[in-house]
Amino acid sequence: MIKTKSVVSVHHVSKAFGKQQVLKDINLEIMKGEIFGLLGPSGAGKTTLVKQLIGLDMPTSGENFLFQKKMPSLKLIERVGYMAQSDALYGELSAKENLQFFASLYGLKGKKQRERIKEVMEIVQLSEHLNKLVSNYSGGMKRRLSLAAALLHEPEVLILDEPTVGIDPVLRKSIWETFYQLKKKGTTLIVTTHVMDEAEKCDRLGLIRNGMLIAVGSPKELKEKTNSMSIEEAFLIYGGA
Ligand SMILES: Nc1ncnc2c1ncn2[C@@H]1O[C@H](COP(=O)(O)OP(=O)(O)OP(=O)(O)O)[C@@H](O)[C@H]1O
Repeated sequence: MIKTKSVVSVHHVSKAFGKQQVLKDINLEIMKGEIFGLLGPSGAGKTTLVKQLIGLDMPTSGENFLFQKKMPSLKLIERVGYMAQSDALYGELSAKENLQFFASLYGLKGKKQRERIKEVMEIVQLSEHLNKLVSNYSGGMKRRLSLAAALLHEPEVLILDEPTVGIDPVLRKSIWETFYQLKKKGTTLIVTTHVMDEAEKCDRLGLIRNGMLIAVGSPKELKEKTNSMSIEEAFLIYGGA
C-alpha cells in the first residue's frame, strides 16, 4: 500500500543488466519535504535506482510510484528536477543560452524565464559568469550550472545524483543551505552520495550496498541502532562487517 504522504514509493524493485543483478528487491517510501540521501559505495546501484524514480529506466520486476502514479509517466516530468551525474550541458553555448534552452523545454517564456534564470544563477553563485561559454567553465562551475538548470521550473521533487562532486567545501555549504531553503518551501530532495559528512546532513538515509537497501533511517537512528559514532561505522555494521 502507498502511504498518503509518499512522494516516492518503491515496491519490490529489482533490476538486472544481463546476468548482473544490480538492484535486489528494493522497498522504499520517501515523504514530502524530506531530504532523503542514498548512501553507498561506487557501483552499489544508486544511479540505477534514482533513474527509475523518474522513469528514465524500468525495473526488471517490481513497481515505482511518483506522486502515487505508476512510473514511467511523461505527465509527471514537469514536477521533477533531475541533475544527472554527468553534466548535460552544451559547451559551445553560454550559461545563459543553456538555461534558456532548458527553460523553454519546461515552457518558461518571456519575463518569467528571465526572472528564473536570474534567480537560479544567484542561488548557485554564478551570476557574474552568465554570458561565459560553458566550455570555459571549471568542473565545479558546470556542476553548479547543472543544479541551476534542475531548479529552473521550481520542481516539487529534486533528484540530485552526486550534486557536490568537485565543489569546494565553502560552496558545498552554501549549496546545502539552498537545499534546506527548498525543503522549507516543501520541495522533496533525493540526493545520492558516497560522502559521509554529506549523508549526515540528510533527514533520512537509505544505505545501499550490492544493490540491496540494507538500512533506512535518520542518521541519528542508524548510529544509535548500531551503537556507532559515525555513519561510516554504522554502514559497515549494517553491511555485516
Ligand atoms: N546501462 C547499464 N548496462 C549495464 N550495466 C550497468 C548499466 N548501468 C549501470 N550498470 C551497472 O550497474 C551497477 C550499478 O551502477 P550504478 O551507476 O547504479 O552505481 P552507483 O551506486 O550509482 O555508483 P557511482 O557512485 O559510482 O555512481 C554497476 O556495476 C554498473 O556497471
